[in-house]
Amino acid sequence: DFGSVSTDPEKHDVEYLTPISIGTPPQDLIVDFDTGSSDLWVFSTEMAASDIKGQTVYDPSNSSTSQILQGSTWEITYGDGSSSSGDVYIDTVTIGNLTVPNQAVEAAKKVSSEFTEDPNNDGLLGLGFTSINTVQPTPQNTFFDNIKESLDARLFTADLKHGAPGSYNFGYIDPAAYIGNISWTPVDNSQGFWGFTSPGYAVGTGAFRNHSMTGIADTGTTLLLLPKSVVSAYYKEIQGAEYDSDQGGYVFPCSPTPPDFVFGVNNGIVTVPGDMVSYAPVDTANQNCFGGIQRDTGIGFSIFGDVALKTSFVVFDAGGLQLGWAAK
Ligand SMILES: NCc1ccc(-c2ccco2)nc1
Repeated sequence: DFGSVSTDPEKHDVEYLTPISIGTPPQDLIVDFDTGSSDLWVFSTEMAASDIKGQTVYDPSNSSTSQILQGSTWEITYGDGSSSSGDVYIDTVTIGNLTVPNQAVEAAKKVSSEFTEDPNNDGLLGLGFTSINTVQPTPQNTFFDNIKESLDARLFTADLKHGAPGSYNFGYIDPAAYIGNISWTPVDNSQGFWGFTSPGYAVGTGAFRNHSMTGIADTGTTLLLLPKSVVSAYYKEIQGAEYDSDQGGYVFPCSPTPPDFVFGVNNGIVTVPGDMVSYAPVDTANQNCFGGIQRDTGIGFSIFGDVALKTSFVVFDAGGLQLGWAAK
């Protein structure tokens, strides 16, 4: 078995939103697939109306196949400080043509303002490892964990694009989706993430610098967050770039286009084109841009978020416990 679903970027590629169906008859919601977490939670009819501003909500009482998971609750806080919590139903969930009949669907009772103020995002679908699922007293499987035995290959791929629809495929590697070879690197899932270590980096056409960067492949984080020393080495090459504490990161003149950023994956490399490093203008005159590469200070590891992932075709291989990166 295998499947595919389209994923669309919000403005500035801040997040990628993907359609799923829950319940009988199917309720269609659009959620953020997040390889950096492992809860499938959705806006629901159990929330206060004041916390809902445009989102589509899951109504378990309108699904003939929903069953409350008695006594179970969940609560999650993300790296950006956003959070949500609620209770749990078992119901049928379909992604593309793939269906899990007994998927734990975490219905929100509360969400933080960041989610309320994000009208197009109806929830998150975690694609991390089940070990960090927050349901108590018994952690619940992710959609991928529930479906993976029935897939032709125990993997999914992320093909995120800059300002254009991309796709998540389950159970197969589409040879038409990438060019050249896939660079494979082992995954450390001991913290529940798709963790790996990059051997180093280069700035523009400069020499490759050996510098281990241990981090996670995280579709649910917008930017590429790296060690302070690597980030300052990069921005040193951009005329007028500076760390702006008001903006909370490096800002630089939107033109000329900044240099490419290259990072290693095993004995291969991934190139973030300079025009993808300019994340978004910080002023209406569009003179200065907020950088897509920023410090990972305080996190404890680097985060290879959408700015890194959208340059590549990325294979999340649970069977081989490895990540594959290819150009496209
Ligand atoms: N890395 C997980 C994650 C994903 C989305 C969000 C989010 C906040 C507001 C809208 O979306 N926060 C954290």
